[in-house]
Amino acid sequence: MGELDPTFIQEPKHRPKLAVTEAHGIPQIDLSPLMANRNTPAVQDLVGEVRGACENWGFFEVFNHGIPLESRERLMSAAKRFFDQPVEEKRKVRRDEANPQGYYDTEHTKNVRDWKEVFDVTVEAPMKMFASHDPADDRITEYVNRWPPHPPELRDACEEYVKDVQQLSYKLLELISLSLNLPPNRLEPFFSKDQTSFIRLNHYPPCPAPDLALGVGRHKDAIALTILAQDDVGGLEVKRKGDGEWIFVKPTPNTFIINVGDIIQVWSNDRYESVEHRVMVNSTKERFSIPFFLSPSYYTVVEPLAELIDEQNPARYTGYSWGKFFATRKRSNFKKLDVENIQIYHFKIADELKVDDGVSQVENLV
Ligand SMILES: O=C(O)CCC(=O)C(=O)O
Ligand SMILES: [Fe+2]
Repeated sequence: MGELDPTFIQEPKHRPKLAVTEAHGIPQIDLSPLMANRNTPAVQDLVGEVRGACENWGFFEVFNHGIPLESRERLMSAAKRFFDQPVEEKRKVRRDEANPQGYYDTEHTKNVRDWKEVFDVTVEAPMKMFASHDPADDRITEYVNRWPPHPPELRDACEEYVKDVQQLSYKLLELISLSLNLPPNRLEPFFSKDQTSFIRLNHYPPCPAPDLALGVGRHKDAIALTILAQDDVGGLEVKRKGDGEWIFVKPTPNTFIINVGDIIQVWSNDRYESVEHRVMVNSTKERFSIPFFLSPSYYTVVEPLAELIDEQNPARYTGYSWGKFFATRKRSNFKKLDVENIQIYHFKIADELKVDDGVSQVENLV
């Protein structure tokens, strides 16, 4: 990506400390009890671990997750072959406002450019979405995946991986439902038809000034749940609840990083929180990561689940349309808007607004 032009430079208070804090990282959770009968004490312990991780961190790492290592490695190497091409080739599958799937290298988070390039692929193909952010406009559009001619295996590798990661997402939804004392299949129907989930291939090239720029600026994921595969380079940092310290997520081979997104925060009525994270870059090594962003249908109205609210715990959010939220965020990827981007705290019920001052809000969808 060459020189560091000023659009990449973070304000001093948001610059990374290159000496990283690794102590007591995010919880590591063994999913092997899920392979057996669901009613065993081991599964109950697992549900307890997931509850603790969601409450205390909003992030955790899973192993014995059931996804074949080959599936992930095949996609990582196809991604590398794709990004290795000259930029003119990659721009032939560039995303645009009408169909934001494909290649993109000018994403901004909070108006500062990210030191990365991405390639987005939807799970449903084509994927249905509202055509506009305007609440009065109910036209639907279809997003179509853009497949480059090179590398030829990219499409197959993406499609295979998506199948695997979707299965894992359903297991995680089950655990999260149980951890909120809900029936195991309570959340699945939001995703069983017309889900808007997608995977993103992220490439972070070596950066001449890793002390000034970030691969992705601080943000929270707007979707329900993220399942992230990262390579062995490292760079992801999570903002620790309580003291706000940035904690480095040390890469562990063949594990996935899971984080709660804004939608689970709202469904859980703030029992679980979508936590800020960011990505550091480095001057010598390129880095690859592949998040899967689990997202419901465009017609889902996101609101606190009825079972989790009562007189002592009134709903903290009014419902919002996921499709309109998504369309509004996508629009800001292409136009610099003067107004602040849409955020879940905009749907907070009145007296909560005093608590959340919106300081840690973001620009991008995820
Ligand atoms: O690359 C990573 O480790 C995380 C990327 C991320 O947070 C995102 O794409 O939303
Ligand atoms: Fe993220």
